[in-house]
Amino acid sequence: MSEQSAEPGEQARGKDATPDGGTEVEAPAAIRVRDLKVAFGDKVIMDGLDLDVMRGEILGFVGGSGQGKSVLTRTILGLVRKSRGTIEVLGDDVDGLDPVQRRALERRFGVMFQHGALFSALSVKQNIQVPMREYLKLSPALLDELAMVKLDLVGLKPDAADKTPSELSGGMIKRAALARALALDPEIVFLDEPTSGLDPIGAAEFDELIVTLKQTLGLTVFMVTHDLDSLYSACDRIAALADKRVVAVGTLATMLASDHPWVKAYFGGERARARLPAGVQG
Ligand SMILES: Nc1ncnc2c1ncn2[C@@H]1O[C@H](COP(=O)(O)OP(=O)(O)OP(=O)(O)O)[C@@H](O)[C@H]1O
Repeated sequence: MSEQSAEPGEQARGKDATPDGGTEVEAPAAIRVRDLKVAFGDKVIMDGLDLDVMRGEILGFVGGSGQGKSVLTRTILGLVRKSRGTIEVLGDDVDGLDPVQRRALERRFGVMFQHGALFSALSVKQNIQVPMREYLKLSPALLDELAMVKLDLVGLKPDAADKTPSELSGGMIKRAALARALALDPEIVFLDEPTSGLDPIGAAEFDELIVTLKQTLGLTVFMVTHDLDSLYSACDRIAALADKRVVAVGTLATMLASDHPWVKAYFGGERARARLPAGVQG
C-alpha cells in the first residue's frame, strides 16, 4: 500500500518502500495516465489528469456524478478519443500500438460495465463465451468447460449456466458479468459501479469476491464506485476526481487528510464518517 505526496505530478504516482525499509522506489504501474485532456466539443471533461494504477492493487475511483469517471474508464479502454496526454497500459503507450498490438493488449484486460450489460438473449454461459469466441479458437467442448470454470470462480452454481439474465437476481447478474470480464484471464479488470443496486449483504459479498480474486489471481482492479463500504473494505488506494483532474490519491488516511473541498465534503460528511472502519479517525 502506498501514499502520495501533495506535490502536483507526484500526486498520481504510487510508491513502494524497498524491502529493507529504505528509500522509496517507484513500483511499476499497470495503468499510467499523464496530462490527459478529454473534451466533447467545447465541453472539457478532463484536463491535466494524472493517475497511476499500480499492479496488483484495487484502486477505487470516486468523483461527483457526471464528473467523468466513466469517460476516463472509456478513454483508457480506447473507446473515447483523448485530445492530449499519454496513456500507458501494462507498459505500452496505447498511441504507439498498431491494430494487432492493440488487440493483443485488449486481451489483457476485462471490463464489467455498469448494470452488468449482459446480452439478454444469451444464456450466462454464452455471455461468458462471447470474448472467448472473439479472441480464442477453441472447440465447443472446451468453451463449455472454460465457462464453467469462470462460473465457479465467481461463486455461481453450475445451474446458472443455462439461465438468461432475466432469470437471475441482481447479485447473480453482477457475478455473471464479472465471470465474462474474467473470460480471457485478464491482468487488469475495470469495474464500473459493481455494487450499485445490491443490498448491503450482496455488496459486501461482492467486495469480498473482488479482494479474493485480486489475491488469488494477482489482478489489478480499477473500480469506479460510490459505495463507501467498498472504498473502505476492498480498495487498497482511492483516487478522487474533481475539477477535471485527480485531486487526491492514496489510502483512506490520505483522503481523510485532504484539503480539497470536494474530498473533504465526501469523506468528512456525516454519512462517510459513520461508516469509517473501527480505529480510523474521520
Ligand atoms: N459521448 C459523449 N458525448 C458527449 N458528452 C458525453 C459523452 N459521454 C459522456 N459525456 C458527458 O461527460 C460527462 C461525464 O460523464 P461520465 O458518465 O463519465 O460521468 P460519471 O462521473 O461517470 O457520472 P456518474 O457517477 O453519474 O455515473 C457528463 O457531463 C456526460 O454528459
